[in-house]
Amino acid sequence: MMSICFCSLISPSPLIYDSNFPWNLNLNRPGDPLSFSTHSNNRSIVARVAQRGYEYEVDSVSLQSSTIEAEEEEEVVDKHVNGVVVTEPVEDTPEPERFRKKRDDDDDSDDESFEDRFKLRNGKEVKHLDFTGVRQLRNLEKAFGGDVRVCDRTALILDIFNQRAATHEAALFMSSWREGEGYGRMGEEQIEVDKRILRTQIGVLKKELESFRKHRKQYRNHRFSVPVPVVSLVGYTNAGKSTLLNHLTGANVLSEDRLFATLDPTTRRVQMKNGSEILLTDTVGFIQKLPTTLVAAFRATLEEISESSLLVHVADISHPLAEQQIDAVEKVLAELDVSKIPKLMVWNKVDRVSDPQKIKLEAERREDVCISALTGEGLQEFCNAVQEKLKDSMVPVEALLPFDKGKLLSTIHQVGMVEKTEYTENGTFVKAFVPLRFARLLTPMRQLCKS
Ligand SMILES: Nc1nc2c(ncn2[C@@H]2O[C@H](COP(=O)(O)OP(=O)(O)OP(=O)(O)O)[C@@H](O)[C@H]2O)c(=O)[nH]1
Ligand SMILES: [Mg+2]
Repeated sequence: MMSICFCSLISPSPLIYDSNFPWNLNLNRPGDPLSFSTHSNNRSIVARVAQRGYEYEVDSVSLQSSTIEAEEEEEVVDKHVNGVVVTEPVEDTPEPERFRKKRDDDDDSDDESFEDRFKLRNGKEVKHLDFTGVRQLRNLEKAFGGDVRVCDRTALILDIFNQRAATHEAALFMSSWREGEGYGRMGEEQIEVDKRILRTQIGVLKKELESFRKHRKQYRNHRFSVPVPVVSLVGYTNAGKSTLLNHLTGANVLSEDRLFATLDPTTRRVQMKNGSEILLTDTVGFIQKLPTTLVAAFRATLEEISESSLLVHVADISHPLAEQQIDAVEKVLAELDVSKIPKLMVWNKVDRVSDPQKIKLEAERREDVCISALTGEGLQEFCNAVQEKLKDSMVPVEALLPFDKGKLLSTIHQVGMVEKTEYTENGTFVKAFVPLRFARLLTPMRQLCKS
C-alpha cells in the first residue's frame, strides 16, 4: 500500500514565535494570510502553503512516485520557498503498535531508517529524513536546525480550518487550539503534550457540537414540513461547489482557490425554470484520508448529505488528478452509506480543459454533465439533469383538488413537477411527480383520481 504523508514546513516567523504554540498559525490576526494551493503532475502532488508573503512547500499526497517534475523543482528553488518534503512510497505502512514500540525504545534506530525513506529538498540542499511518527516529526525539526515547524497532516488541516472557521460552530471546533497558547514548546515531548491537549479539548468540544447538531436537526425537521427536495453538492475540495451554488443562487458563499474554503453546510433556495424549487446545499470539500479527529467537524456536512433527495458530485475535470479525486469522494460516499440516494455526476471547469469537445463527448457517453460554474456554460443542462434525476426519486400522482385547496396546489408546484392541470366542475385535476412524503398528504384526494 502507498503511504500518504503530510508534512508542513513552517519557517521561523514572528507570527509563530509570537503565539509560541505550534498548532496556532495565525489567530487574532487581521486578514487571512494563510492560503493553500496544490500543484501536481500525475505522479505526485506538492502543496504550497503561503503565508504573509512567505511560501512554504508542503508535500501532501504521494501517489505513484515521489519525483517532482522539472518545472516544479524550479519552483522549489524559488527564493520564497523554504523547502519541500517528498514522500517516498513506503511499502508497509507502519502499524500503530510499531510506532508505540519505537517510541518506547530509547535507541536511535529511528534516525537511521529516517534517512532512507524521505528526501527533503531545501533549496539545493538535499537531506534524507523520515517523519512517520511523532519522534520523527521532531527529528525533522531538528534537521532543519530547530527553526522550522513540522506538523503532521491533521495539524496542517487544522491550521487551514482555523483560517476558514467562519461560523460559530466551526469556530467552536477550532477554538480548542487557541487555548493551548500558554504551553509553549519546551522540548522533545511537546508534540506529545500538544496531542494530549487536543484530545482533551476535542472531548469538550464534541459535547458543544452535539447541541449544535440537535439544533440543526430541529431546523431540518421544520424544513421537511414543506418537502422541497434537498440537493447536496459534494466533491473534492476546490472542485467548484461554492462557485456553482453562487452562480445558481446569487448567494455570496466564499469561493476561493484554496482548500476548505467552505466549512459549514450552506443551503439556498433555487427556483427552477418550470417554477419548482429545490434547496441546494453546499458542503465542505472532501479530501483523501480525512484524519479521524476531524470527522466531528465534518459531521454537519455528513448529516446534510444523508438526508438529501439527490447528491450532485462536482468534480474539477481540468485537474490532472481528477480521476483520483473522484475516486476519493466516491470512497467517502460509500463509507457514508448513501448509496440509495440518486447521484448526478458533474464535470466542472470545462472552460479550463485543453480539448473541451472531447471531454463533453466523453461526459455525454457516461451520462454525466459538463459545466463551467465560472462562465455559466452548461448550467441549463445541469438544471434539466437535476430535475430529471429528482423526478426519478418522486412518485407520479393524479389528484382532484377541491377549489378550497388552492394552497395545496401551489405547494405541488413548489415541491414537485407538474405535468398537467385541468379545471373541472369538482375541482382542479393535477397530474404531477411529487416527493413520496408529500404524496401521502394527497392520499384522500388521490382516491378521486381519474383512472
Ligand atoms: N476556470 C474555472 N474555475 C472555476 C470554476 N469553478 C470554480 N472555479 C474556481 O475554482 C476555485 C475553487 O472554487 P470553490 O467554488 O471555492 O470550490 P469548492 O468546491 O467550494 O471548494 P471547498 O469549499 O474547498 O470544498 C475558485 O478559484 C473558483 O473561482 C470553473 O468552472 N472554471
Ligand atoms: Mg466551497
